Amino acid sequence: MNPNPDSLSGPGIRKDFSFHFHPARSTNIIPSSKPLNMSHHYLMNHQTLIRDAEVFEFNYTPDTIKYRDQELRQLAAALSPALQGGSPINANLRGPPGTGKTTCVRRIFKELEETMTGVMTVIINCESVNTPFRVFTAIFRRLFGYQPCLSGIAIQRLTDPIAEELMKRKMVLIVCLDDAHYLTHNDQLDRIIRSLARMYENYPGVKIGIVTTICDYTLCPAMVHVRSAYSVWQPMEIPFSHYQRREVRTILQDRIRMGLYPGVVPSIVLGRIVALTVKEGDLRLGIDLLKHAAIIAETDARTVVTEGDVTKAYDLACDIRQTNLLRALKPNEERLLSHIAMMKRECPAVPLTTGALYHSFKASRKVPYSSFYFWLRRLYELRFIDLHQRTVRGNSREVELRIEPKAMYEMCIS
Ligand SMILES: Nc1ncnc2c1ncn2[C@@H]1O[C@H](COP(=O)(O)OP(=O)(O)OP(=O)(O)O)[C@@H](O)[C@H]1O
Repeated sequence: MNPNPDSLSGPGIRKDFSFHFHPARSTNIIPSSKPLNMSHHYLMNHQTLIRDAEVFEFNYTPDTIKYRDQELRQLAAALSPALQGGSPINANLRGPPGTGKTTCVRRIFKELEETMTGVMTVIINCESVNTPFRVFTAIFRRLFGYQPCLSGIAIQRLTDPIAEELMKRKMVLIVCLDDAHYLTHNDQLDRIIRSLARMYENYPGVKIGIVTTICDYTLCPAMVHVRSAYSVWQPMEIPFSHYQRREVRTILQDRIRMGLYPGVVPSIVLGRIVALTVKEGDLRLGIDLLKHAAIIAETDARTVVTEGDVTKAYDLACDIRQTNLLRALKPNEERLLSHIAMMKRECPAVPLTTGALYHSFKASRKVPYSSFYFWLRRLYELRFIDLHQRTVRGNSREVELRIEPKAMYEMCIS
């Protein structure tokens, strides 16, 4: 909260500096006795439209998580045995990206830690912590407060001390594998869950709960990747769905209220941000657009965001996202993407089925269907393509590029 009452009435002027390097305020009188050091003025001395930048951070957890009451209750119920020192029920939060899965986990974990001394929670971002060894290293570090001075060792050399310490402290451990779909390659998720379960088998008093958040890709249900450990994991499934248009609007309105000064985002501009957010299906985009559009307006010395600012912010967000995602692709995945773009560019009106794509791709390079399918699924997970089931029978799907084929093709070959 900004304690300054003036700040509540409109775009804020930082009060700690009295002069503004700002075209709209060029009439400010600069005292002549002191030479002005302009280097101070770029960052510290300008008008800002942002009241609280924190609320636009991706890991910001709002006090009220709207429209997720049922999911929060389900997760709380699954983990509640930990309040009596018992083993929590495992839970799998499944749904499209940006639908609040991690936010709900953070919220319940915070409440658990604040309420109970005998519960330790750890959230592991599986996009960056993406091997079983790294996952157990992260758990070890959280528990002991320092990095294990071991590398290239059997995982059991980490799980044993973790289990012993939990027993000694009589502590329940709850691990969240956030975005666990990043661990589906080479049965990694299966191995992690098996190792956690084995801790319980080897040290019968140990109590561990596993929460996973998984992006909902109808092609790869979680149990496909947790084949051998599924019987010990058996999570409570908590589905998350896309927010409705009016829900997106309310959530973004709340962010505006907390993060920007009143009047900065007119209703019509918010409508455009909501439309783009609903189209992309990820709340993160809306939050990002609010922040960047405000910065663009601010840089342009305006106190109100325009639709043009939103378009610029959107183009920028798309460019950054695509560049980052392309960088994350492995060579074979990139080749397949470029092949799809080429086929779509050559015959834009012809629906491209997964079967036709496989035959065409296979003609240029020998590749087993399982690998092709894995790469295709990655492209789907990273949202380069959509896969639509057009017929009631059979597994064939229609492949659609989410980006204009010519632009995509050029990006791939550049
Ligand atoms: N109900 C909500 N109310 C307010 N903010 C929300 C809500 N749901 C999500 N958010 C915000 O949207 C952003 C994305 O949410 P979150 O990271 O929880 O999504 P996710 O489903 O875990 O996405 P992914 O699967 O891609 O990791 C966060 O900034 C979060 O604060």
